[in-house]
Parts: sequence; structure tokens; C-alpha cells
Amino acid sequence: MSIIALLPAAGSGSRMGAAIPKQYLPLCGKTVIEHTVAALHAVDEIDHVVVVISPDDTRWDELSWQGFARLKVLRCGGDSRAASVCNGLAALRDDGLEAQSWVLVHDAARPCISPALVAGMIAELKDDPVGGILAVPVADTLKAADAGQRIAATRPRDGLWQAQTPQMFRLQPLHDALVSGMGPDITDEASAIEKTGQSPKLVHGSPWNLKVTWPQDLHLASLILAGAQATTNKD
Ligand SMILES: Nc1ccn([C@@H]2O[C@H](COP(=O)(O)OP(=O)(O)OP(=O)(O)O)[C@@H](O)[C@H]2O)c(=O)n1
Ligand SMILES: C[C@](O)(CO)[C@H](O)COP(=O)(O)O
Repeated sequence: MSIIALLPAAGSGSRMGAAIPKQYLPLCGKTVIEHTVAALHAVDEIDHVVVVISPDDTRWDELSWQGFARLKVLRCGGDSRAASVCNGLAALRDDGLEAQSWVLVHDAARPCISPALVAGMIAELKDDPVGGILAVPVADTLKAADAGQRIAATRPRDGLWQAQTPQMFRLQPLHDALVSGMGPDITDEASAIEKTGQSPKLVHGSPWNLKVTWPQDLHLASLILAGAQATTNKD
């Protein structure tokens, strides 16, 4: 059974506020998306890394993808993350990928993911009946805000986790769940699967696996990648 990494990369990066989409911003001598692709491509268990870009993307072809033998690009991004993922899954299915293949959906905007973490996730979930996601338990006290940005309440954080990616589900059930659940509340793959009444597994992720969202995240990502590089060089 195939295992595919599917990277939605068709966003505009509005919160980053840069002149170009954040996945193409420079980070430690490459672009954000090059780090993400390299990390997923380094996972031996993954058969193909498939990137979903916007149909009007002009930057992908300017990068050098030599050496990534298992990399494929699809120009079928949609107007939301869920739509981009859904379109990518439909293209994989139309291409003949078996319905029960595992798909690991991973944000192109999470360039610090470690291949070892992904390999561990695959080992933990490959016999799971539903699939699951990387996530980390909430570590801070949670406040609900009123309209004036004053604290309205303190919320219990027991049992709350922050969802990360990859999110690992089987191709056809995930596609069907996204099609039937599509809407603004579907902000990740797990939420679509949950809507079908199933409970995805939470697999411990890492605080290093941050999503580059705001301008300061690029600096954090560069520190994380530099730290990872220093560790590798010591081995
Ligand atoms: N229509 C979209 C929107 C998002 N994404 C991708 O989904 C991932 C996570 O989304 P997010 O961080 O929200 O990215 P953006 O939508 O680009 O950012 P923003 O919401 O700030 O505009 C990113 O890799 C992004 O490229 C996508 O493929 N298609
Ligand atoms: C899928 C995700 O990375 C889980 O944390 C996240 O929801 C994607 O970001 P967005 O801002 O909701 O598009």
C-alpha cells in the first residue's frame, strides 16, 4: 500500500504580509518550501511527495528540484486549504492511486518538520483503523476575550491539544470527508474526519514543528533549522 505526502502550497500568506507567498520566502539559504519538501522526501517510508500549488503560481518552476526523484507537482490549488487538499486528493485518485493508500497532508508552511518525527508517526499509525495527526498538549493558560479584548473567562486546558501536521488518513475516506464536510470550520483534515463520527489518534508532535504564519515565525524557523543542522553536524 502506497504512502504519499501531500503538501498544500497554494496559500497567499496574508498574515505574513510579504510581497510574495510565504512558502517562497528565503529561509536559511533556501526557500521555505524547499526545506519542507526536503524533509518529507528524506522519509524512506514515503513513496511520493506531491505538492499542490496554485494554477497561477509562477515561482515553483524557478526553483531547482533536481535530486528529488519522488517529487511531483499538481497545479490544482483551491481557494481554501481544504479545497487545495481536496483537489490534490481527487487528482491522486484519478491518477490511479489505491483508495486505501495512506496520505500524510503536511503544510508547506511547516519547514522545520523532522523526518524522524514523520517516520515515527507512520510506524504508530500504519495499522490504525482511522489515522491521526501530530499535535502537542496546550501548555499555556487559556483566556476567552470579550469584544474589547478584555478577559471574559479562563478556560480549562485539560485534554486540549494544538493540532499540527502531518495529518495521516486514507485517500478515499479523507477525500469523501472533505467533500461532505467542506466549510469554514474544516481547518484541518482531522476536523473533516471527526465530522464523519470517527476519532483520529493524537500522536505527540514537537514544538519545533511550527507553522510559519507571522513575520517573526521566519526568525524562529531559522533558529530551529540552524539548531537542527548543528546537531546533525555533531553526530
Ligand atoms: N487556498 C489555500 C490556502 C492555504 N494553503 C496552504 O495551506 C497551508 C497552511 O495554511 P496557512 O498557514 O493558513 O497559509 P496561508 O493561507 O498562505 O496564510 P494566510 O492564512 O495568512 O493567508 C500553507 O502551506 C498554505 O500554502 C493552500 O494550499 N491553499
Ligand atoms: C492544519 C493546521 O496546520 C493545523 O494547525 C492549521 O489549521 C492550518 O492553518 P490555517 O491558518 O488554519 O490555514
